[in-house]
Amino acid sequence: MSKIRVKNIKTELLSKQFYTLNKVTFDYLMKNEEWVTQVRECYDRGDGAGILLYNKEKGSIILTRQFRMPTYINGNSDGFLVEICAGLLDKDQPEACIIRETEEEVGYRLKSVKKVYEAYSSPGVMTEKMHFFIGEYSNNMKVNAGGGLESEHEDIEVMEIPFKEAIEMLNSGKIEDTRTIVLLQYAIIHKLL
Ligand SMILES: Nc1nc2c(ncn2[C@@H]2O[C@H](COP(=O)(O)OP(=O)(O)O[C@H]3O[C@H](CO)[C@@H](O)[C@H](O)[C@@H]3O)[C@@H](O)[C@H]2O)c(=O)[nH]1
Ligand SMILES: [Mg+2]
Repeated sequence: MSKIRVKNIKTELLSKQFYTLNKVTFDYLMKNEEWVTQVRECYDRGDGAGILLYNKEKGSIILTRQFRMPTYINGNSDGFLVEICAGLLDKDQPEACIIRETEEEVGYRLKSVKKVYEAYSSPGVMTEKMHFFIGEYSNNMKVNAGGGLESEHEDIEVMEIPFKEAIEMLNSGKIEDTRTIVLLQYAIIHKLL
């Protein structure tokens, strides 16, 4: 284990509305052995899970398309983003979360999933660790139309598309969500389809 280079951590709550924003002040030991005081704002939404759903026989995958306000205010012309099925853990274990999200968002009840990566989403600013999964779906696992929770005004379009088309979208820059890029590249590297 490497040497601990941080001490005197103080946390000040800046905002606690839907999620939590803290201002964290701490002493940090620079590589030149000098202690300095640093401040970092840290946004805490808990951890998340996402999944690439694929069907080998059909050569297809399932993605979602939904409006994302933060992208709309940062250059995404209509605000819609193509993404893997994903959600926040909400106190669930990652595997239970992604099975629940898959049923809510795209309407398939999975029996099993495979964890492939764990990674921090945006390590300079967010606490969130993302749990990445892959999972095989088939027509007989379909239990509802998907679309997300009406109670939360989720409005998710389910996209079942050929894997080839997804790769074309990836290569032409039409997929702009990092998590989705990560799992599509996993599928290519591991020749999943
Ligand atoms: N009222 C309110 N609702 C919010 C707010 N922020 C999010 N929500 C609602 O909270 C729900 C969260 O849905 P999930 O499916 O659990 O999460 P997600 O938004 O899809 O998040 C996934 O993608 C994120 C990246 O885009 C990931 O950061 C996250 O870990 C997860 O994978 C959605 O209904 C969303 O509309 C807010 O500030 N106010
Ligand atoms: Mg979601």
